[in-house]
Amino acid sequence: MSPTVDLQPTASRTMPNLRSRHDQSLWPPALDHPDESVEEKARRAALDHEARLTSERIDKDLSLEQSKIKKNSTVKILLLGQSESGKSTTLRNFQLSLAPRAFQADAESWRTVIHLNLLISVNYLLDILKSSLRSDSVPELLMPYPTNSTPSKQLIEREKAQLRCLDGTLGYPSSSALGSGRSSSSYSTELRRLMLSLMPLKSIETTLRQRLGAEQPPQHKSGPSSTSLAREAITNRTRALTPISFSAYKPPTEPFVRPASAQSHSSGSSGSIRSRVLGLRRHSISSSATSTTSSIYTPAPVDFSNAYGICEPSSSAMTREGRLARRSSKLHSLVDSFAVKVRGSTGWKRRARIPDYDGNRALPGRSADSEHISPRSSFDEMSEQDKRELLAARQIIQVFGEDIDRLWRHDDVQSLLKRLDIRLEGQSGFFLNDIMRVTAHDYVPTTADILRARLSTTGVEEHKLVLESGPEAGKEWTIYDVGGFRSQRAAWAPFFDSMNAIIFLAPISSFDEWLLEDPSVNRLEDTFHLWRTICANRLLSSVEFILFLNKYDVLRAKLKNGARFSDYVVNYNDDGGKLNDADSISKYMLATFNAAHKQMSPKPRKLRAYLTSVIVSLAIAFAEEKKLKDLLLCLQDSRATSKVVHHISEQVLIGHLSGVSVL
Ligand SMILES: Nc1nc2c(ncn2[C@@H]2O[C@H](COP(=O)(O)OP(=O)(O)OP(=O)(O)O)[C@@H](O)[C@H]2O)c(=O)[nH]1
Ligand SMILES: [Mg+2]
Repeated sequence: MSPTVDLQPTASRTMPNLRSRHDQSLWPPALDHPDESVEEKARRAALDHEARLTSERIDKDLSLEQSKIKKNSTVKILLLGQSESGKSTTLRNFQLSLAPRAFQADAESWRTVIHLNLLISVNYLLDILKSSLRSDSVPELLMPYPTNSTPSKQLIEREKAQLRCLDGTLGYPSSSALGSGRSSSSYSTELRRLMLSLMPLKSIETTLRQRLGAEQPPQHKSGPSSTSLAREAITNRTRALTPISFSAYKPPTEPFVRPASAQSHSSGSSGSIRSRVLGLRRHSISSSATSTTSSIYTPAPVDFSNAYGICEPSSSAMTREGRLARRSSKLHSLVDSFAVKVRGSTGWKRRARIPDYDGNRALPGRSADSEHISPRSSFDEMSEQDKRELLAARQIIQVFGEDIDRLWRHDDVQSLLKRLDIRLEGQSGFFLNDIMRVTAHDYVPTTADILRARLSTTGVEEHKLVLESGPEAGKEWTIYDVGGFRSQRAAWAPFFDSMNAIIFLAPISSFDEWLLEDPSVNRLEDTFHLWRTICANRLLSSVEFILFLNKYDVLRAKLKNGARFSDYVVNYNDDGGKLNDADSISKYMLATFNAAHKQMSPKPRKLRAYLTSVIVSLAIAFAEEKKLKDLLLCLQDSRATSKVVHHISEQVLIGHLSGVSVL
């Protein structure tokens, strides 16, 4: 029996004509058919031809179908993590890598954010200085403008000139609330002049917040002013420095984070903080983490925002409990003053840019590219009044640049901050060391500036990226960036469906920081529980998981400044052979997060982990744990982040395409 070509569709086909072990017939079939008649040969050729045509038609249909699927399907990535973990910064890294022209086109809008970040720091400094005075009357008496209006440039100039004439003649109350500090009357004439001169910056901050559609800080809403909050922080400092004695210590059962103390106090705020650290809070978190699979944390009633840099006091007399109490009161007092909460969907980028404006030069015309990136219609939506207001604010900031710089560098300011243990350099959106550059007339934010700028995300933002190069150019990616505060986490779950990948940001430097929403909870502990909860979620069981152990640069800086990881993380014992260095700690964190992923995942799933410092464009991949040391050397490679982003993009794309049967 000679084998025949089987043209039946696969479904109706019985068995292919494979030769069985006992089949003696020839296989593969001979190409020549010597016994064939001419008619048979023609019939066979016709059949072959028809078969070829059918096969080609099927191939064509398939490829059309595939390209249709490819075109219509969009890659979806969800960024998750606690607040300040670096989600929005990672999003900016993706934009920079995949759609660089669109990223650059937004630089002009980021200038407004960076100016606002700067003003928040300056106004905070001014509040701190004012709060170190005993009198309540000084700030309001000298406030030259109502807070809800923008002073014109001429007004500011006139006011500055007047203040210069007054230089040294205005008296201040004579003593400091700190007791140990200098009296305010001993503030130099220069400092007093600067304090007066810079007061209009409060109203400029208000203007920029309005432009961005950001929430106003507490002093503009009901509630305490930032001045009174700053004063409260100073008073709290004195209170918290009182040592609290305790003796017993009970190690926690959770893998992470040593509690402040195990000794219970019968009353008082520090006692309640301690009991929550040891029991209630910890349990409510861990039980929700293990038992809930489809939903995450119940929103907490309190929503605080941005942290500000506080360094640990050097005083050995101060207990951990005292430091915790102090830190919590400070954070609660001042956190809202630093917040810039903007909803991405409200079009802040459009409102934050001046039409036809590039580094303070009106553009004569736009290139085809920029026209493509930012259509003129979106520029023109800004009213003349809005343009003038934003332009005036920029000019005023520029005029004040030198004075801001002098204030920041002033010895009295630096020593006051030191006395209060406030380290603004650690604050997100810190630009005080770049004042002259960022306030310059022709300032255009650099990539590094944009990555360092701070805007707190509210709700869930959807960002569409159109790939600008590579084989997938023109393809659209959707990246979802979420607000990381506890009160916002309930909004994440509806987005768990239909994601191609989750990127989870775990800030490994947060081992000595506490949640703003609940100062009794360590931030690393919160991240770890959040990670376990996300890993356990069944909706995400088939989604590609990518872990960024982020803020490696901050971890290194903290350890260099003397922080001890094992003081906070129970299972990490540096006396028992584990070193207090960033490499060893990173390895430990990787192993811990890896183990939690394995343990909590509903079904086995691959995990890609990266050690990152997304702010400084540094990132490396944990290819293999044992190669960590070599990989760490790569940290100096500033192109590493884009490499990681590209690597992830490729992997996500491959996963996505195979998911839609294209590969
Ligand atoms: N030094 C350093 N700073 C970082 C790093 N990643 C993020 N930051 C900074 O940390 C701040 C917070 O980062 P975001 O990306 O806004 O944090 P987020 O997770 O989006 O925070 P929410 O929007 O509040 O949920 C920003 O000022 C960043 O510039 C990092 O790796 N190193
Ligand atoms: Mg964000």
